Amino acid sequence: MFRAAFSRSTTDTLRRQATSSASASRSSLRRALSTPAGEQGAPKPSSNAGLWVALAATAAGGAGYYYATREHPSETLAKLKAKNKATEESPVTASLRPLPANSPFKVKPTVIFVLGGPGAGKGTQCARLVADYDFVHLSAGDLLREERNRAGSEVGELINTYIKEGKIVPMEITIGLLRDAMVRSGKDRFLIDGFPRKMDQAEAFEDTVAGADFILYFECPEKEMERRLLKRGETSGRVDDNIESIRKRFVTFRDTSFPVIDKYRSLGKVHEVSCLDTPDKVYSQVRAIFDKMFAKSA
Ligand SMILES: Nc1ncnc2c1ncn2[C@@H]1O[C@H](COP(=O)(O)OP(=O)(O)OP(=O)(O)O)[C@@H](O)[C@H]1O
Ligand SMILES: O=c1ccn([C@@H]2O[C@H](COP(=O)(O)O)[C@@H](O)[C@H]2O)c(=O)[nH]1
Repeated sequence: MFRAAFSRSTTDTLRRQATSSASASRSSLRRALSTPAGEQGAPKPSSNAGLWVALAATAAGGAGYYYATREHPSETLAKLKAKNKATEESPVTASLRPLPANSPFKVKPTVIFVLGGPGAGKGTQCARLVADYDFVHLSAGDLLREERNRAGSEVGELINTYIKEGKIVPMEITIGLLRDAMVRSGKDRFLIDGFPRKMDQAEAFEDTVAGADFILYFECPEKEMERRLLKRGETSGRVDDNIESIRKRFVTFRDTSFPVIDKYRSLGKVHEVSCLDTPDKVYSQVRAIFDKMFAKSA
């Protein structure tokens, strides 16, 4: 199973990676990842709460407890409904599932990973979801571009090189940016767009921030994604919306990112939507999924 395959402590991995880095700003990201949430302006989780979560998880049998709670969201919803008459107005936050002890959240936030190949239409669909449901949309790519453009960023050049080459930026940078943005938002329902792109990122995020409730996967043939990206490249100004970078991004997606979707699929956590239609028609598939799980905010 997912977690069993990744039993090492990701926090330790993050710390090791950050420690071995000569970059000062990587060190500051390391500090950000290990700084207690309260010091980052986040709702400070009571250390007792973290302790109780950890103890509960241990007492309930560690991995067994985890597996028991890693269920399809509709099962979770059914249980919640039966237990306390929750309706679709209640998000499918898996309050049954433990938060990592060092999570910046007191209560598990709703986290949906929005995945799909480059140019599949993730951002387009997320914008619509934000308008209709009460979610914060965080695109990992946007956050990386923002950091790249930030005056004084010491990882700006590094990020730009990775993006141009279609490669995956070291995860301590991306997770640090995501975690900070989640905390800063002050909200608890997130669409995490374009992340995780690698298995170890998925593990690290779930171990240091929060578990994913489900994965919304946009399936699109490469030919169509290439067409969309080249068209977007006419006006986007993105350094990677050119044929050379696009092909490299496809290779990274096929070889490194797709296995993440497969892994979550094997856990029954993937909702797949075909992107080969107009944005409106794609969105009606997406809404069918969200309407089952979340109430409309309006
Ligand atoms: N269903 C669709 N049909 C045609 N064009 C679309 C569709 N959805 C999105 N597009 C267009 O395709 C381009 C890529 O869409 P979008 O930026 O949403 O993709 P993305 O998956 O977020 O891309 P990236 O992986 O690069 O972040 C945009 O120009 C968008 O307007
Ligand atoms: O988690 C992530 C997300 C993105 N990247 C890098 O950014 C580019 C562009 O991402 P988009 O999702 O298309 O905006 C991507 O090709 C990667 O180089 C990343 O490293 N990690």
